Amino acid sequence: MSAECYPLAKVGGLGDVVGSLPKYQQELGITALVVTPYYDRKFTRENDFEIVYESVVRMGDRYLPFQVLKETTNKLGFFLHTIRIPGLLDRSEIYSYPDETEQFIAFQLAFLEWLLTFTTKPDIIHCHDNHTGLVPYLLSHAYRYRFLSTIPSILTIHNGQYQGWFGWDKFDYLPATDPWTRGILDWGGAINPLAAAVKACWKFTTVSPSYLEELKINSKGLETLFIAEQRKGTGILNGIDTEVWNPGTDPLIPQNYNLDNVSKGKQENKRALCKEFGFTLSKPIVAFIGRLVDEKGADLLAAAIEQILDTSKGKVSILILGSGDPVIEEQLTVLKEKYKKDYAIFIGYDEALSHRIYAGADFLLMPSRVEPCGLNQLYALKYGTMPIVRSTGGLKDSVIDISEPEGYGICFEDLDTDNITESVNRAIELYSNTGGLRLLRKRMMLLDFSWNRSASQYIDLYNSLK
Ligand SMILES: Nc1ncnc2c1ncn2[C@@H]1O[C@H](COP(=O)(O)OP(=O)(O)O[C@H]2O[C@H](CO)[C@@H](O)[C@H](O)[C@H]2O)[C@@H](O)[C@H]1O
Repeated sequence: MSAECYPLAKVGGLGDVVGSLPKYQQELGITALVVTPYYDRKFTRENDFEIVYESVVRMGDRYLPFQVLKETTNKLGFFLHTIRIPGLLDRSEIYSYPDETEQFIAFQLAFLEWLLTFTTKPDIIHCHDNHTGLVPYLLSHAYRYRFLSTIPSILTIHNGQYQGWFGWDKFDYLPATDPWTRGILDWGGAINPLAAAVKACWKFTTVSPSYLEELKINSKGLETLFIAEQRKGTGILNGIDTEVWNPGTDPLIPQNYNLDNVSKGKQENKRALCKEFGFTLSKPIVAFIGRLVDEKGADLLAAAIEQILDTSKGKVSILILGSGDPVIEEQLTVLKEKYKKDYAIFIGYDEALSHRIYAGADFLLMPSRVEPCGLNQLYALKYGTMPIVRSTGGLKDSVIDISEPEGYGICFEDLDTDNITESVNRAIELYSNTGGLRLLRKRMMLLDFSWNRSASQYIDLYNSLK
């Protein structure tokens, strides 16, 4: 269960993972059903869905008719189901509606109603992030779902910063539960779906081993919970979908390439990118792709870019693709006036452009404050684009600095503008060593961060609960 699943609905990495992990799990022999809310988006409009179940679900004093719609061709490599509730789960955006709490509660309740009708119960229910976090609690403690209480539930935490809090005034939306269990829902006086899931699930995972440790130190108030529940946790590094993210076959990039022709291939993609953004081909391109929020270190980008472009004296081009905090968007947009030739920004979400950047840029900057796993650095590596990362969470687990014998990235520890600038300067210096960079690109492309590595770890976890 998840709020996002690529290509139906993606805001960030959650969509990528839920749109690819099940496909690789199916290849390993398990049957994977994905359930998301229904969205009025391109994918739902352009593909056929059939109604496999319809009923009415009660949420407080509201009775909500719902349908479960299944994508008919199974072309994604797994069985995609969406839950449609007219007026609540049939909108175009994924998050940020004022009644988001009601939307995700209704999604979870409708899912459980549907589950009650299964003749064969699933072996595992795998929940992703806070939007599905009430399910482990309701499975174990709601009278109505007692018949389902033996189904093991797993929670995967993609981002512990978002917890889905809402007030106890909405408690009546939930079906009746044992009164003594209500404390499971609470954290700091509010109903906290992420905390409830950590407490009620059978096992939880984080999307990298380092992030599992970091949650005990920095998790927006849940630190003591993660310490108390640590025995239930496992860190499994995300994989990438190499059928989608593969420079050899990617239909979204101007020139396909592989290990044998990486230099020429990247050069052609870079040429196209330079043309698109008015950059000079001979200079290295350092790119940033992602949500423009503090968590990604985006609040420091404007100051760092000024420092880099003022001190490097025309030796580098910087390209930003992202959207998010309006203040950060504004800070980054105004820089365009000052650095016309060496700086460009696209505010918005553009999947195809992200592919062109992974292929055409030389370096990908990720100055994250918090990074549970990070997929961008894994995509960059696959495309022979060197990541420049702050060593935290999954970035620490997946990128080794070039000063190490087996290194293939540029890493820094403390997050400040000086360290970002210094790291970009290291990149500029490396770029002038053409032979060295060519070898490192091959080393990056040979790394295996595919789901072949990680999907089986989830299956081992499932098996441990049987
Ligand atoms: N403007 C834009 N246009 C086009 N594409 C864009 C874009 N902004 C972001 N993307 C894409 O969105 C994805 C971002 O993935 P990440 O894993 O880096 O971050 P996110 O913080 O969303 O995910 C959370 O969940 C994932 C999955 O577990 C964790 O890896 C991560 O650390 C955690 O914060 C990538 O596919 C990237 O290319």
